[in-house]
Amino acid sequence: MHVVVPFDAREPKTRLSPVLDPGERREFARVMLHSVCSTVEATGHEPTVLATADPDIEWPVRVDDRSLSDAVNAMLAERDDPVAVVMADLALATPAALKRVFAADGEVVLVAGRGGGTNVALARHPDFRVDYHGVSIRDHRERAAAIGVDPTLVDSFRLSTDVDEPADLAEVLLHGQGEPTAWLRDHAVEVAVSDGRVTVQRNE
Ligand SMILES: Nc1nc2c(ncn2[C@@H]2O[C@H](COP(=O)(O)OP(=O)(O)OP(=O)(O)O)[C@@H](O)[C@H]2O)c(=O)[nH]1
Ligand SMILES: C[C@H](OP(=O)(O)O)C(=O)O
Repeated sequence: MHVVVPFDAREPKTRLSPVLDPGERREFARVMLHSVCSTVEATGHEPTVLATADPDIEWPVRVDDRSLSDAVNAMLAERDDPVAVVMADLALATPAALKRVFAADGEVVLVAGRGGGTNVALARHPDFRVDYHGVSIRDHRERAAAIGVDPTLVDSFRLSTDVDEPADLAEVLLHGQGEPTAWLRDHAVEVAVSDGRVTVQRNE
């Protein structure tokens, strides 16, 4: 199996702008990328970073500046082995959680992201193609059905929590133990409650 971690370093994590400035967002995105790649490696697979520009990281990199879906689909089209696409913003991912996905039966295995996204997609069927953004989990279920596959949905809090919005940072602070959680603590990002909802604030 080939494990791909898409990464766009150009202007990452814009939705975190209420909490992190552009330089911090770039740094934090890279910390999450490093954490996800280490986690993939701990499952026994070497990740390939599919990046819009070379992120200068210790794992193999494939540079492709096309759209996310086009870049992933090019990879799916050229490989004969199963391909797992693991997003680079899964700050709570653990080897055990990923192993459960990689071991799940089915020609298409999906982990939904909060808000309609697809955080992990494992394609064992040669005709499966991705269509990210929008309600991609629904689109991926429909695409699987269109090629005659009943997709396997893996339910995982750790893998469904992608870091898009400030409230997601609270989940990383509450439930994480890795590099992204340490980075947030070092940068004085703290759990807070606003209008009865858990979110974060800067304590500086
Ligand atoms: N290779 C590649 N990866 C991408 C691209 N766009 C997003 N990604 C990666 O796909 C994953 C999900 O990205 P998003 O959360 O949708 O976007 P983001 O740019 O990280 O964040 P926002 O600016 O807040 O939308 C992350 O791992 C991104 O680094 C792209 O055009 N090419
Ligand atoms: C790439 C996109 O990520 P989101 O913006 O939903 O986190 C998706 O999963 O379709």
